[in-house]
Amino acid sequence: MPQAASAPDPYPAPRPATRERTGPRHDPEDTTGMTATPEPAPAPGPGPESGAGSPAPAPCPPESVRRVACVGAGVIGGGWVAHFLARGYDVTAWDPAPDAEEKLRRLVDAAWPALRQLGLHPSASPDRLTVLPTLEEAVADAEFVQESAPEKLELKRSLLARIDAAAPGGAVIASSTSGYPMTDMQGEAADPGRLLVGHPFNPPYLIPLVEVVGGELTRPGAVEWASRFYEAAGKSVITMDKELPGFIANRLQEALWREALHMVANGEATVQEIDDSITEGPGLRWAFMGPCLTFALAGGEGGMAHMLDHFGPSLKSPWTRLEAPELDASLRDAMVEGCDAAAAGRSAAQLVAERDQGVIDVLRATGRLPRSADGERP
Ligand SMILES: NC(=O)C1=CN([C@@H]2O[C@H](COP(=O)(O)OP(=O)(O)OC[C@H]3O[C@@H](n4cnc5c(N)ncnc54)[C@H](O)[C@@H]3O)[C@@H](O)[C@H]2O)C=CC1
Ligand SMILES: C[N+](C)(C)CC(=O)CC(=O)[O-]
Repeated sequence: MPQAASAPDPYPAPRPATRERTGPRHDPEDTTGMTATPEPAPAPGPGPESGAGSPAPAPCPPESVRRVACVGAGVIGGGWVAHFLARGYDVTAWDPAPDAEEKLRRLVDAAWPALRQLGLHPSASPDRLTVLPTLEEAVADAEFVQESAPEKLELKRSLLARIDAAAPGGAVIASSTSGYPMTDMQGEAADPGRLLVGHPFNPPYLIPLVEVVGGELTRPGAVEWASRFYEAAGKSVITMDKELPGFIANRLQEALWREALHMVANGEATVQEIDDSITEGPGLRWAFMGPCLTFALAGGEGGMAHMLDHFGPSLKSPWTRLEAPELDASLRDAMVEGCDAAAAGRSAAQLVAERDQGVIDVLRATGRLPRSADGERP
């Protein structure tokens, strides 16, 4: 990742990124991962110059963060709020929708039973959430900001510049974007060096993965800082050193999704068949073993080498159509009707509860639940 022009880097020296599946590391003595209250951040000292030429304070250590701001509080912003609250952070939020606070608190309440099963931080409470009337108030004291506004490039560009103008100089600012490279979003900010992507998975309070990647103007230390922060906040982090639209997981998901849409558009498979083909098939393996290693086993004792020699030539057969199908009204209706049929009368709230319990069951079955405060698995 190229470093920002000549701006010095006020962030800690990089250390190798790790995959973290346990609780927060607020307290080094904490063997459970859930017992410590986040330490107050040290007052930011004078720092090196920011991209704009004004002094940029150094951020607090990522493990010391206690105040997080969430901008945009829909499906994903709300999910982030629930996650950070469950981890004992103080969370401020802003969303311009008139009913945003009511919806957000409803989302947090609906998520809380699942979060309790995962094991709450001793300081965790929905009461640590403050919804503020302006963006500027929401980010004013933040040590980290997570932006989760609608996926519109121009909106993100100006919103990130606004957040950058209002947030304390040491705060790192992450976007939840599903696919835009940060290079395309950071240009209007006065200090683009602290802007990066932190791409979550729905719901962010249950799915561990966050993909972290900076843009051309992002300071490498900010990427390293964010990776450490997410790990301390209990996430499993993949830190990418190259920008790639859609990052890693969405490129994979979109390939599958594109084929699903082709099959529905051509009347080749129903929505139900497509979903069953994954949940009753490869999806069971993918929860604990990725597609590459899974396919290596398809080669028997010959492993991936035999698998490629055996099945490789078939990759040239027209299995993949590459181009996305036209998302016209009839395909849209077929997908919507198929999903309604698959839901079989279950409401969105019922499906969310089912999904949350399913993810917890998978995490439990594969030994990936964080430890609770008493050190026992919940
Ligand atoms: N829905 C998903 O499964 C995932 C979405 N994402 C990303 O998360 C971001 C948010 O997506 P969702 O939560 O799904 O959308 P959403 O539509 O559920 O929520 C967006 C929220 O942003 C608010 N908003 C509108 N204008 C705004 C502005 N100018 N500033 C701040 N907030 C504003 C809306 O009132 C709404 O509450 C997008 O960038 C999306 O690509 C990432 C991973 C998964
Ligand atoms: C549908 N989506 C592209 C917004 C999904 C994601 O970005 C990640 C997820 O939760 O699967």
